[in-house]
Amino acid sequence: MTLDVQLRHRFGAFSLDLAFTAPPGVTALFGRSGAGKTTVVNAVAGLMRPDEGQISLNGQMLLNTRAGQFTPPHRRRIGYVFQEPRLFPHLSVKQNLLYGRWFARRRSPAPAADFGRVVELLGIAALLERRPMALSGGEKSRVALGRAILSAPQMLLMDEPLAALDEERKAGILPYLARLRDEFSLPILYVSHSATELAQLATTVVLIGAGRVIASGPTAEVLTAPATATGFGLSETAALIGVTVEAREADGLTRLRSAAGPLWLPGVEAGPGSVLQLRILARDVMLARSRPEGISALNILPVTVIDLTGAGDEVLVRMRLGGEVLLARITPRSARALQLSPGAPLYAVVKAVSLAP
Ligand SMILES: Nc1ncnc2c1ncn2[C@@H]1O[C@H](COP(=O)(O)OP(=O)(O)OP(=O)(O)O)[C@@H](O)[C@H]1O
Repeated sequence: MTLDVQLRHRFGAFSLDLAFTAPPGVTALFGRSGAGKTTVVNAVAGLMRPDEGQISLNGQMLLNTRAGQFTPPHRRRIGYVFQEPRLFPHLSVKQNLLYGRWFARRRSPAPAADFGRVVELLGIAALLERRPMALSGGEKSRVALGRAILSAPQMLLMDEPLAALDEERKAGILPYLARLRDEFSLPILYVSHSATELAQLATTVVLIGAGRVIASGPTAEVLTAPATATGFGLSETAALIGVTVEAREADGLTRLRSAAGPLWLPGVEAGPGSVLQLRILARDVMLARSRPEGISALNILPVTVIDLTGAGDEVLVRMRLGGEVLLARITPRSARALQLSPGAPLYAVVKAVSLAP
């Protein structure tokens, strides 16, 4: 199940000219305001006709301007989740969900996802008899997700589905989205401004700037590509590093094995042998030419400089950590003082780490 998009369109001075493929899993469209994300989403949904383009979903053409073909939105079998969950206020949660399924029966012979399974995955069993008015923002979002999945879509479009929620509620919903991603083999096109969401959810990232694709590919690669990491509004520039859980130690810290050596982290619930991804913000990494001693930081890893890129009054240092890439943001003065250049061996002092589920 794959979405292929190729588009050209002009709105006055703004021109869009891009192509990308969204495999199963979450493909995040990421970019500054005005970059063209919503235009792409609208073209995929069939809400606008681009000047030129081809869009196919699982090999089935939805748009081919050369052949004069345009499948109208209601025949595209796409489920939507918007910023504001648009639930029917006069229907109960259950009726809202069943509406999705009724809609599915009308438009496709394919069986919809199992009602009970979706309710369980989204943790909304206790809400079924309530009206939307009596739900919290996060609960509404979960119901809207359920309704979209139950409409038996061939893909999901999510345009900043969590933007209306506070950080705590967002964090509460991300695991449900991840479960949907893993349970249903659907491409999910996900527009987001948040690097945190992207790191937690996206399997593929398409970075858009001024109507063009700046970078695209697996999330960990795009997040650490120079074009992405420097000066692109990614204040949350971070690397994703794969680790394996080794053991819980007597003081409660868990020892993790990375390609460059051990790391210790509190609050890890996964058992020995589990493979996890760590998200390490560039601003949480300090650099040293020799292994620092007598400091409180536990996590110090040997790395090698790949390259340095100037980003305003900061320098972004990309470093090889085993087979992966670690990032650090430092001042130009520190870069000079450390005499950094490609190939230089260094120690990265990691001040904080979070788990990317
Ligand atoms: N109907 C329209 N007519 C003219 N210009 C438009 C139209 N729709 C979008 N544009 C312009 O196209 C560009 C891309 O807009 P788009 O909404 O796709 O960006 P975006 O990346 O989704 O931005 P945001 O993150 O702010 O939602 C902008 O410069 C916008 O002003």
